[in-house]
Amino acid sequence: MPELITLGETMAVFNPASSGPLQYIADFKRLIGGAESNVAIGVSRLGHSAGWISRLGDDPFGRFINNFIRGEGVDTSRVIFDEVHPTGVYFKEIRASGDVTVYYYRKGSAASAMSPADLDEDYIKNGRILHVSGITPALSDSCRKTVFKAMEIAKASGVTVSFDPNIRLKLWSGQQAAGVLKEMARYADIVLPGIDEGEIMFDSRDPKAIAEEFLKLGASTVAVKLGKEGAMAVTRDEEIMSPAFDAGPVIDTVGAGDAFASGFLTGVLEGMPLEQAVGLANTCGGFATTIVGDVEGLPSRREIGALTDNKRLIER
Ligand SMILES: Nc1ncnc2c1ncn2[C@@H]1O[C@H](COP(=O)(O)OP(=O)(O)O)[C@@H](O)[C@H]1O
Ligand SMILES: O=C(O)C[C@@H](O)[C@H](O)C(=O)COP(=O)(O)O
Repeated sequence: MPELITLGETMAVFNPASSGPLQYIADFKRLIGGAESNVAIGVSRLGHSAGWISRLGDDPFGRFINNFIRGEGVDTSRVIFDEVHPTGVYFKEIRASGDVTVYYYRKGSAASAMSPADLDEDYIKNGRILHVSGITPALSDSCRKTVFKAMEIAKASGVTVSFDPNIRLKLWSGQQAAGVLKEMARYADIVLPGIDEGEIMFDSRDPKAIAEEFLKLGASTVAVKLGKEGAMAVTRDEEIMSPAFDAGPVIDTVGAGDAFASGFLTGVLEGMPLEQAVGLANTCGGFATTIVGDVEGLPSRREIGALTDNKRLIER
């Protein structure tokens, strides 16, 4: 059984071949993206077993996504192919500045038809960490019930619950999100919010204050992501400000938060001290920003070694 279990929607992503307004872009590269499978792939590349629970359409994109994720060594045995609903897709618009806007076509998708009956309790109970995000409850009522059920199962069996609020304002309002995500946070041992999410949920951009709010809700560890400033990790006994890792020019920031989560959770699986875990998280996050695509920039152990030891990879 995998050490890390994740649950959520993954879509076919259409990345523009060039920057500029989407209306005028004719050529795309087909990739995949989904917050939770991104984390599963990241953890798998760092050497740990990971599984991903979801629904995919019984269609070409569904098969492409399943094969891709399985090809990264992630267990997809609990993925259900839905014969009624299609796989979701989304398009990215990339501005010359590197800013990204996304356009979703995911309403009524297979993943949004997930229901609590889809969950294999033993699969979750036997994991070491369950990682969920605030995207899932925004997809549908049945998805909200499913993610809460998964957290209940994990909590009742002593599995660590990791939670990334991942607020998507294209799916629901900040007010709707804040209420549901505070409820989700009550189940979480580890919370990995971004600073904007902290502001939506607690009306503050102070990372320490945001972390304290999550600790009050019951978390034991909070790492607040601060973009190019790195991250602040807080527990009841420690507070660590960890600088960002400069891996080169920033090209595509989508997926950096998930890369951060995969580094942090790898640190947790390996029992690393907090400072080392958040350092690994920043290295993964920084690396991800230098490569186009949501998962393509998730580093392997070998790449991390080359970056942090300042060793050049021998390419030929
Ligand atoms: N410009 C950057 N330079 C270096 N690292 C970055 C940069 N932007 C993001 N990161 C890394 O990725 C992590 C997540 O990015 P951030 O934008 O804060 O999160 P999210 O995408 O979840 O909102 C950061 O904590 C940092 O480690
Ligand atoms: O919106 C989604 O469902 C997923 C995508 O936005 C993307 O794959 C993603 O989750 C990236 O998240 P980030 O790491 O917080 O940029």
